[in-house]
Amino acid sequence: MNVSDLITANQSLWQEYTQHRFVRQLGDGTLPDSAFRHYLIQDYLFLKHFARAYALAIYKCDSFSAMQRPLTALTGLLEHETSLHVAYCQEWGISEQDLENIEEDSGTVAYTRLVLDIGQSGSLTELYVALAPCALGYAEIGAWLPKQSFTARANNPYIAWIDMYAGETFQQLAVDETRSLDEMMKEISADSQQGRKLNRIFRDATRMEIAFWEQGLNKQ
Ligand SMILES: Cc1ncc(C[n+]2csc(CCO)c2C)c(N)n1
Repeated sequence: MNVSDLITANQSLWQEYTQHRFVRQLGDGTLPDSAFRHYLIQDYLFLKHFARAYALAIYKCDSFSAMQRPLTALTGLLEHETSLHVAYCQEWGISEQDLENIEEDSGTVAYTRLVLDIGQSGSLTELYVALAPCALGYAEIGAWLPKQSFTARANNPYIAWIDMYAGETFQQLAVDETRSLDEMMKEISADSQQGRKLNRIFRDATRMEIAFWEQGLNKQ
């Protein structure tokens, strides 16, 4: 099986995630300020737990060469994404101090702890599948939004966010992630016990991404 099988098997949920109302409102610029702020603040905590999940992936590797991939993702997250996120939050009037005093919302707890639990109790492949909807979904959103007629560039406060995920660096990251996950899953049949488990994990993580958008919208 491969990444494309996972997406196809969960097509309607996948579309609900990548074409969510939150995403469309980022595109046309009508997303309420309060919804985006709540999303940004919670995403800071999300990134922190994702860094822990990459650290767990390093721990689960049995060779130096396998450790390289989660290590690159972890350093990318610590050295680039987190500082970009802090700088971006500052533009929205959210200070680093504010970020350190956040109360974690239930959707953030559910998603991040689900991933960490799969990582602790499952295989390295299962952990990567739990992490996959994050990068693959955002890459799809980044590629999809600029092509939609409702997406506005002028006077859109969210254009920097869209450009970041539409950019070459991010798109390439998703291509690399797909390639390596395809390689890890190539011997697994989709209708084997292991294949069904991977599908369940991908589906659950995708549901958590939808809940993360909803969590933002519920704060307006
Ligand atoms: C809820 C939520 N889901 C996905 C991302 C996107 N994202 C977070 S880390 C990362 C790349 C891994 O190094 C990506 C694509 C997000 N920011 N928030």
